[in-house]
Amino acid sequence: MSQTFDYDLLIIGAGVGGHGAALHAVNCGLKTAIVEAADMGGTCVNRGCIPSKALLAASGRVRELRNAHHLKALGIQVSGVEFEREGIAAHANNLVSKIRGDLTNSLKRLGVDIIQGRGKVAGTQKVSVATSTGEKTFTAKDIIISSGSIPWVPPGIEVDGKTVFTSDDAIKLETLPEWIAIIGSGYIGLEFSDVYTALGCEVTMIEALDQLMPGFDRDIAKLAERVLIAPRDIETKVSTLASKVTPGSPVVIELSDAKTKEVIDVIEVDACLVATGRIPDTKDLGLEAVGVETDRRGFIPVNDQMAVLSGGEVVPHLWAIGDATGKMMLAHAASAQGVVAVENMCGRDRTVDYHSIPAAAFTHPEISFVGMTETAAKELGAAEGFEVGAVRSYFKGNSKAIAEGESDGIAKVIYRKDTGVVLGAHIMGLHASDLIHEASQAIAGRQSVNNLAYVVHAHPTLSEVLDEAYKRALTV
Ligand SMILES: Cc1cc2nc3c(=O)[nH]c(=O)nc-3n(C[C@H](O)[C@H](O)[C@H](O)COP(=O)(O)OP(=O)(O)OC[C@H]3O[C@@H](n4cnc5c(N)ncnc54)[C@H](O)[C@@H]3O)c2cc1C
Ligand SMILES: NC(=O)c1ccc[n+]([C@@H]2O[C@H](COP(=O)([O-])OP(=O)(O)OC[C@H]3O[C@@H](n4cnc5c(N)ncnc54)[C@H](O)[C@@H]3O)[C@@H](O)[C@H]2O)c1
Repeated sequence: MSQTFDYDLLIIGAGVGGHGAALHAVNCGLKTAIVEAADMGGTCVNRGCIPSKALLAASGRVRELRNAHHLKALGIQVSGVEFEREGIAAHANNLVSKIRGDLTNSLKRLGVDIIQGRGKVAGTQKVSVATSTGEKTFTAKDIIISSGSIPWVPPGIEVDGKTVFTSDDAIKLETLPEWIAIIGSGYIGLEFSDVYTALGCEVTMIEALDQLMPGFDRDIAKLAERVLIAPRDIETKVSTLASKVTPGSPVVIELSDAKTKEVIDVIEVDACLVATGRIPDTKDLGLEAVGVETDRRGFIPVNDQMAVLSGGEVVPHLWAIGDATGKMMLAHAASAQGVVAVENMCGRDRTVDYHSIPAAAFTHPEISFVGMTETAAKELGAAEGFEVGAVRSYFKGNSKAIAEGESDGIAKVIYRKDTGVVLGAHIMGLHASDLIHEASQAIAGRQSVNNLAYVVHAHPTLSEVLDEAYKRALTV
């Protein structure tokens, strides 16, 4: 006799990963429940993508309207552009409420049970939830863990949430400090430096590695430094560790040489944003009940189908997705992983094609990429015996970008010289976060520049930047 369960699928964590998995599960006819300990929507909706993009949108508008030189070139004069910090903060906050409500309603509408409380794996196909009315236990044929991540604060840095804070507090925009130090030049450091400088703050950016934006393709990072850092009120310190940060007024930051660890300077600033990466939120999930150990950094080990592994073996009926797995800490990757987990639990073999998942930093102008950097592609080429080509095209040669008065930018396409297959694409420029999807599609379909160069693009459009790059690859 087949065993009966309370649910076909129970998901721990209602962030974008859990939400994406739930929607797909309902589509597949699974009776689904989702457990959330805090706010529906998780990091992305409440403290991440959504409020940060609202701040970037409003502050970007301020930057544009205050750029008299740029506007004059378009024949426009605007005087006395004012903004209210509270108004911008309210815009972000209202957007969060709206998207959180929409997300919650979408689940309710589809009949997904929402269980408020902290969930824990209590055994095979069993979850216990600490709710406000006591502990409850549910059985489910399959369980997905999507517990997400939290900011990582390096040792020596004390956070008080007021003068020294992580992005969790920065998105509230409670103050606009005259001088703010930002520790880390990754996504968060870069996006918040865009917000703060647009709103008149002076920024000191501290990066432990020997170059800014170490995760980005070198050409893009160099251009980003020229366009997003150098002309703005940003002082940068690379190869520098923020080894000790003490909150207060002023905030005192001890800076050390990243290699020798010797103290090299002490600075006093009005505030400090700690943007030094994120760690998985995987404590107290009851993983030991099913013999699962997280890796050294706390990530849950999974295979390509998103099944949880114990000692390299699949743990039946247990899946993990999103930031908790550390595969690719992006919202759309989390929800794509959720879809893949559901497909596999329904008996259809599917894996995530990380190579074709794009990423973007929503600075002004934006940066986006998909696939490999030129360096990584060349390493692979050397190992596998193929040559790598790299072509660049420029926004300053694109009619639409010039018409917009936004011609700072570059598109770079990396491909195999033998087959023409696209390996990576990197764009910095107006609407780069939208433009990248054409390259993602090309990578997903393993397409060649030899064919892509003949696909007709509308004129005049920003998309012609990629078209131009593909065409250049033909002649190289
Ligand atoms: C400032 C900032 C900006 C960002 N901007 C972008 C962006 O523009 N684009 C992008 O793609 N990504 C962005 N990200 C990253 C994105 O937010 C994450 O990749 C995404 O939220 C991961 O989704 P998730 O479902 O894995 O986890 P989360 O969104 O972290 O959700 C996990 C949920 O699980 C809940 N939970 C944890 N443990 C339990 C438990 N035991 N029981 C019940 N519930 C539990 C948590 O309360 C949380 O709600 C940004 C992140 C930050 C911090
Ligand atoms: N637009 C987006 O998609 C977006 C936006 C924001 C955040 N995110 C996600 O959130 C995650 C976290 O972002 P993040 O910017 O915090 O991390 P990150 O990993 O992108 O960058 C952290 C940077 O901090 C530096 N660093 C670490 N410790 C330091 C120290 N003590 N002193 C000086 N520098 C130090 C690191 O070298 C690194 O360059 C990202 O991995 C990303 O997945 C995405």
